[in-house]
This record gives sequence, C-alpha cells and structure tokens, in this order.
Amino acid sequence: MSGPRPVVLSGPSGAGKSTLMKMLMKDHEGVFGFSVSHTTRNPRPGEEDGKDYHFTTREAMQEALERGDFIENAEFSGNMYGTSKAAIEDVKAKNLICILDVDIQGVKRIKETDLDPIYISIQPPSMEILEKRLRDRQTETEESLQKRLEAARVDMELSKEPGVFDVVIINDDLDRAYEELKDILNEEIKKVQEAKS
Ligand SMILES: Nc1ncnc2c1ncn2[C@@H]1O[C@H](COP(=O)(O)OP(=O)(O)OP(=O)(O)O)[C@@H](O)[C@H]1O
Ligand SMILES: Nc1nc2c(ncn2[C@@H]2O[C@H](COP(=O)(O)O)[C@@H](O)[C@H]2O)c(=O)[nH]1
Repeated sequence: MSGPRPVVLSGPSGAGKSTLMKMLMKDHEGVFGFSVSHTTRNPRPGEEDGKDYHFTTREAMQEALERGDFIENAEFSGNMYGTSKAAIEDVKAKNLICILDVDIQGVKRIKETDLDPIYISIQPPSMEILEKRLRDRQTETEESLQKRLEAARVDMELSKEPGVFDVVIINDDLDRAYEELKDILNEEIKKVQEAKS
C-alpha cells in the first residue's frame, strides 16, 4: 500500500485510545484520517453515525461480511465490530495517515493483510485504574463493564508478547503518553506535512 503508513491503536477498552487519538487529530489538522468502523452496538450520547462509527445491525453487518466488504471484524463485549475496505480507502484517497482503533482480535487479523501499519498498544497503568476510568466514563452497564474488564485481562497479557506491537504506551499521565505517541509518529507526520507544503 503506497502513501503514509497507517497506524493501529489498540489496547483495552477504557485505556485512553480515543482520548489520545482525538488529541492527535486536533493538533495535526489535515494529517490524520480516522478509519470509521462499523459496529452493532448502540451509539453513546454525543456519538455521530458516520463519524465515530457506522452504526448498523447484526443482519446488515453479516451480509456485508459475506460480500467481503471488511478487512477484519471481531465480536467484542456482545457486539460486532469491523473495519471495511471502504473506510481505509476513504482515508488513503486523501493521502492522510489512516488511524484504526481496533481490539486485539483486529490486530491479529490485520497482520494477515498487506496494510503494514505501525502497531501501537495503549495500556492502562493497572486493572484498578482501568476499572475506575470505565466506571467514571458512565457508558457501560455492569454486564458490559465486566465483559470489557475480562477482555482487558487477555489484552494486557497478549500485549506483552514480543512482536505483537511495535510500541506499548502506558497511559498513566495523559500528557506524557501523548508526547510518547507523537514521538513515535513524528516521521510519518513530517512526511504528510512535507508532501502538502
Ligand atoms: N491518562 C488518563 N488519566 C485519566 N483519565 C484518562 C486518561 N486517559 C483517558 N482517560 C479517561 O478514561 C476514559 C476512557 O478513555 P477512552 O474513552 O479514550 O478509552 P478508549 O481506550 O478509547 O476506550 P474504548 O475502547 O472503550 O473506546 C475517558 O473518560 C477518558 O477521559
Ligand atoms: N476488531 C475491531 N475492534 C474494534 C473496531 N472498532 C472498535 N473496536 C474495538 O472495540 C472495542 C470497544 O469499542 P467501544 O467503542 O464500544 O468502546 C475497543 O477495544 C475498540 O478498539 C473494529 O473495527 N474492529
């Protein structure tokens, strides 16, 4: 795939991926493009269809999967999620750095494609802090929260395996984690900025 290298942000739900990604996109206008995933979960307050996710039904998603519309998909916390080929192509067509926010199953599936992204894992400082962040976010039912914490335990173990991620960032202090993320992406950011000037 030509153009800037895509970036995969992964890590447990509540680790801070969206927070860091939004900071990155706000500070670097016209550099990054978000790969808008499909999901069967309900929108949270403030989330916009087509911007945060393409909100869809299980039936429609299943049909799209059968058509081969997705580069990867996963079942997470009782809902379907997936990255469509079109989501990646939309960003690629604008010559922007494509950011994908996917779970660990997505990471494994993307490794089987020719996307060749930079793999970054965002990890919380501890399970206790992760649970607090998820509870404070007030987006989950108790059942969904427990499923997310269970998935987080698996994610935290897998992220320690050598070769899965290029970099693991511990999101303890937000500003420090953001600086670390920017440093890793600096070379790709410069490439896009130089191509525009
Ligand atoms: N370093 C930090 N210190 C304290 N709170 C944080 C920090 N980073 C993120 N948060 C808060 O933690 C909560 C979870 O963050 P966020 O929604 O970005 O996580 P996420 O990894 O994108 O989760 P999901 O995968 O479920 O979308 C948010 O309320 C956010 O404001
Ligand atoms: N494999 C994929 N995982 C995805 C995708 N889009 C989001 N996600 C991951 O799902 C969980 C939960 O997200 P939430 O928005 O419901 O909190 C989180 O870990 C995301 O990274 C996708 O297209 N494919």
